[in-house]
Amino acid sequence: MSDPSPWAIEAEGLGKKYRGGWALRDCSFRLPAGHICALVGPNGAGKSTFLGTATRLVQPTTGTLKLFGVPVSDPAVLERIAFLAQDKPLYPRFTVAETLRLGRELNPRWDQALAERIVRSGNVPFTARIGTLSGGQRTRVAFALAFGKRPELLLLDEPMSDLDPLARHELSGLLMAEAAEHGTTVLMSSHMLSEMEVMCDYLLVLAEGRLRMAGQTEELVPAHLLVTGVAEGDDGVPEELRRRHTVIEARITGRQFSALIRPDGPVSDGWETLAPSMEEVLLGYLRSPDAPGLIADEARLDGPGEAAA
Ligand SMILES: Nc1ncnc2c1ncn2[C@@H]1O[C@H](COP(=O)(O)OP(=O)(O)OP(=O)(O)O)[C@@H](O)[C@H]1O
Repeated sequence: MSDPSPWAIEAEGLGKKYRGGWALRDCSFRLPAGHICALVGPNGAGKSTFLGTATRLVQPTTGTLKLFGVPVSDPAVLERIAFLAQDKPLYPRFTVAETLRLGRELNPRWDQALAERIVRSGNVPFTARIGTLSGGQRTRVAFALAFGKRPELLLLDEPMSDLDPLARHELSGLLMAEAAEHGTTVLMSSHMLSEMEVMCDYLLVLAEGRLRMAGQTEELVPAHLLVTGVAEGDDGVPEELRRRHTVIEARITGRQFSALIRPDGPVSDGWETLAPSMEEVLLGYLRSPDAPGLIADEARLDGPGEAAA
């Protein structure tokens, strides 16, 4: 268990083609261990497909994927990961207690106390059958199974979508505390951008199957500015702005333009600038799938630290 690889995930040229076309295409990045990473993208962007390749449910058409330096094709990898699928598949005829017992018997590092705590704090009866639980209660049991496994990498596909706000708050707090205490790497797909902003310190953005952004939020978000000013030129966006900087998204309202840019130097005094939130940056990229992507050096396969990997 003393794998020296500092990278929880390394994807190289990863792609998946279905009859309808590419769900994931030429996806190359690495995720350093110990981060809580948001996997963001519009519907159909390829998020579940990527998570499927990491859990061996989806066989890639191209490329390779390693978890902690071990090819995902090696069954030994399965012990180190837990996956909470979007539809939270559980046996409906099992009781909650039987479900946790299954978790205990299947997983050598099982933490029964933690799994029970998660179930108990939602007042879910241990004697209830899974099939009789509400959607949110089932999600809580699925969380208990995933956490109880004490994985090194926790993969979550839209985990919070059917939880009420209190349960979301509680389980996201638990997720952050567990990750901090045990150094667990978390990769979580979600459409809830403001929640991701609070929880995540790493970002992967997919659009139309391609990787658009990857890196630490504290590096990616400050690389952007919101700029507003008087509209000019053919489409309202000043020529100088386009020439000097990378414009991700621009909008015209009356005689004003507002733009999300990646500045390539000082921005003209004639315009107002504001630091965007993570949500504003993500929305800009999600609305502009053709804008130039941004992969931080650290997230590149040939980035710094490669010699140590
Ligand atoms: N088993 C499959 N067979 C054929 N096409 C598929 C299959 N699974 C996914 N796709 C297609 O691949 C693309 C990516 O789907 P995927 O489920 O990975 O997107 P997603 O980002 O998870 O979307 P959402 O946010 O809606 O869950 C979509 O166009 C989808 O229709």
